[in-house]
Amino acid sequence: MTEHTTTSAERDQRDERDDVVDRILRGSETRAGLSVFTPAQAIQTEGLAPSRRGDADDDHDGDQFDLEERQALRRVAGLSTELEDVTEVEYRQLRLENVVLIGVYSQGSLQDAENSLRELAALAETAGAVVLDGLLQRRPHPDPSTYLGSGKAQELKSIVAGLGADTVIADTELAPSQRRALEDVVKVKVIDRTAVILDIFSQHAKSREGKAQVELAQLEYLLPRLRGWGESMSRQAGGQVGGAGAGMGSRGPGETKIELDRRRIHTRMARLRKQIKEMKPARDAKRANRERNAVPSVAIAGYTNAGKSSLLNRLTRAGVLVENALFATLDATVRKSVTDDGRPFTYADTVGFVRNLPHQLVEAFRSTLEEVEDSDIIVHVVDGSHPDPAAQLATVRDVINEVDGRDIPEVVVFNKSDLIDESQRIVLAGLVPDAIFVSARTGAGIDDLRARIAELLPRPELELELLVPYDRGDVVSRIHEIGRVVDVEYLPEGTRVTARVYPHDASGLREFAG
Ligand SMILES: Nc1nc2c(ncn2[C@@H]2O[C@H](COP(=O)(O)OP(=O)(O)OP(=O)(O)O)[C@@H](O)[C@H]2O)c(=O)[nH]1
Ligand SMILES: [Mg+2]
Repeated sequence: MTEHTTTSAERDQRDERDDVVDRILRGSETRAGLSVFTPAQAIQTEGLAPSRRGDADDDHDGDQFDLEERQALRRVAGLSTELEDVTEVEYRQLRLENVVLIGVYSQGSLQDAENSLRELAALAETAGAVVLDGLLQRRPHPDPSTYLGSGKAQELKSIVAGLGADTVIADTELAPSQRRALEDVVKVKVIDRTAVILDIFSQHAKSREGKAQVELAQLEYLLPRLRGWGESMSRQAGGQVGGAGAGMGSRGPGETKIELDRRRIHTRMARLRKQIKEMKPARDAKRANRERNAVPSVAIAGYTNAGKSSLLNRLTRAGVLVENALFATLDATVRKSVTDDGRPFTYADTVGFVRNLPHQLVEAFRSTLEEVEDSDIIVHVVDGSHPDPAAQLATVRDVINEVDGRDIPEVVVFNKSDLIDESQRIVLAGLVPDAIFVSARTGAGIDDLRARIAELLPRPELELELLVPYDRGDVVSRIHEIGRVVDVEYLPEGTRVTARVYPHDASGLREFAG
């Protein structure tokens, strides 16, 4: 499209192609999603590197502010990412967005706000961004028009310009008007925590249902923000949102275009809802199957990045994706296992929990938690090295109660014990006295955990003596699968099997009673 005389039809076509709505509607195939970030990059294994600019050499707050003022807008140390060498710098500049995080906290909630901002930093890095700085303002409530107060918004503007950031991320969900107003002040793209989580979810969802749920959530989020997207895209000289040229044809989209987009989104959402409804029977059938076999199940639940998948790997030596990224696991994984005394059961890995889960995503999230609802035991994994394990515990327990998991026996596991010292251990043990300390990394405590699980699992209680003809090898292997074989004897007329099984499995074996 090099000619100047582009026909309006051609321009419309191009608009269609570069349009954010289109990209999301196509999202399930391309994973473009909201694409606030480029695809996730390697996350630093050491977590967040120390701040390049600590509080001490912070020259932005300078002499012009009194102490009170300085504390009102404070930097959160340890948030920025240290770039390791020149090649890495170039690589990142090419592919990543540079972000500044902002949050608002009220009197007395500073610690909580800092932890929340740290989590936002981890989320942003998981989505593929580089976190340059984090700022918190103390005020009773976020400003209704610009989130930060107007003076602080101006300061943010100069910080963003000074650091060369191209995106600001707010730690709470912004109203569409707040986002626009703040963008007008700071002159770079402003997004919120919800957009980041949606982006990560869209990069990671694997199953058809998971993808459909995430796309639905994205569209729901996008709908009231339509106009804003057009504006911010046309303002971006580099066209970072939509790729090269996105701003040209789409500047100030007319009312008709927005109406059109809205209608297309509504149509698509209706289709997705229908699809999701249709997928439910398949999921229920799968679950019913499991229930019929009635192999007891252990759900591994917990906060995101607590080490659930690593623990599952350790417990079963299964190859489950482990990543130092939030939400590495978005679809439930089920693995078979067996207790030391031969009782079969399954482990289910689950999606990580996170605070302030966008309400659009609660449904998507819950559909993966049915594993938890149906389980016989919940292994609740907590990152013992996290700054606020009590908050993680509470968030996870709240949701478990909501999805009807409250009567299921819970084993609290403090993971990453290789990273905690004796005094931390004492604090954690005070929090949950019968918790088990493990390290999925070193294997410490894993045997204790296995023993506790074996103890809590229901025991097959009926002992059967069966005589299975030699041409029914399938029955013998089924007995091994559903129960515990006590004795096997090979007789001329067939295999004599003595086994303990669950009562509801006994009826299917009656014809072999010997
Ligand atoms: N030091 C240490 N690191 C661990 C341990 N267990 C897990 N990790 C690390 O913690 C990070 C997260 O582990 P995952 O197993 O992916 O965590 P998860 O809970 O499944 O996370 P999501 O699926 O993203 O919710 C990875 O970098 C692991 O290597 C441990 O016992 N010690
Ligand atoms: Mg995982």
